[in-house]
Amino acid sequence: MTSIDVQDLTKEYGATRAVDRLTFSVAPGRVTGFLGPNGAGKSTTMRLVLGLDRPTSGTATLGGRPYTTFDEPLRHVGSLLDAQAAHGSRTARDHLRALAASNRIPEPRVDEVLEEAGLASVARRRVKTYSLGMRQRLGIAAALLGDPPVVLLDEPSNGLDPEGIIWIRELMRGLAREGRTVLVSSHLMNETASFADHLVVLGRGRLLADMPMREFIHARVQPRVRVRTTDGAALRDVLARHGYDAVEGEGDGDGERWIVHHARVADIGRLTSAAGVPILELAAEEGTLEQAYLDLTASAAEFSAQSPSQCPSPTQPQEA
Ligand SMILES: Nc1ncnc2c1ncn2[C@@H]1O[C@H](COP(=O)(O)OP(=O)(O)OP(=O)(O)O)[C@@H](O)[C@H]1O
Repeated sequence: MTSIDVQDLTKEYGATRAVDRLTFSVAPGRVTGFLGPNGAGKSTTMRLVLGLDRPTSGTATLGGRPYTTFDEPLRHVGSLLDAQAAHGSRTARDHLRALAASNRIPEPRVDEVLEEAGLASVARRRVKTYSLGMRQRLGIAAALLGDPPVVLLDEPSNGLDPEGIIWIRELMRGLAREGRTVLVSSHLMNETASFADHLVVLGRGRLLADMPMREFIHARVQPRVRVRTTDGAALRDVLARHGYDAVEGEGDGDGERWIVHHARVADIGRLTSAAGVPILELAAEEGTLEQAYLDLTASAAEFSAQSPSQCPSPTQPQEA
């Protein structure tokens, strides 16, 4: 089992500190979503892990080894950083055959990954004739070529059609189920929520969060309960008596819609039933990853205006 370990990693480009004393590990057997605003340092971190750039200080290793020590790196780690990386005048198949040859990967594997990426029927076309989505699929095929235990994907669904987005999600889930280590950056929160088990969040090159996705959401977004009733006044009274804050929502159709903050369905159901309040609908409104992420990045932006000594610990979730 191979983990990615980033230890006290710093990268400066002139006066810009793209990655700032970053420490985290990416564990096998789960998909880790890599999040952060534009310029947060995600791509730079991935480039440092892949030996494409040298750190100013600190280390990034795969199973304890720096990437540059692997003779046949594609057998150890597959990556998609830039879908434009393939040579346009080559066919997709030739592109993969060249990669396979330089990493001593058996040639039949080329056709396997072309098939898996849905490119078998266009494999003999030149890459310059490919659409963005097709190039993205080719990049993913290249990442899978060496059957690596570690996969790093930077915005993998970029340019993919809806079917492609489902395919990449299932692929990543499958790789994690097989015990591989999967690190995936994305700006699409709904999509990240559909595949990630764990999150690493960066802001201005620093670690803002490193925790299971469910925990991240629950720490930052309070649960709410949606209620539809024919007697809003009775609902509000009984809830107010028990310390709940019920707010009238948008109404359409039968009954009045209410939102109860900081509440759980079972508690609200018990109270309204005991008080005889007529209920047409009662449902939990779970917090979304998007809400939790925006809450974190907004508070991180506030803290970054203060001196570091005034900042709460960046890895501790703040109360929403
Ligand atoms: N080669 C480079 N030369 C100079 N500055 C760079 C270079 N690469 C990245 N940077 C700077 O480092 C910072 C982090 O950039 P990076 O691309 O790692 O962020 P990111 O989180 O991947 O952003 P995005 O979500 O926009 O892809 C930015 O301020 C960027 O301008």
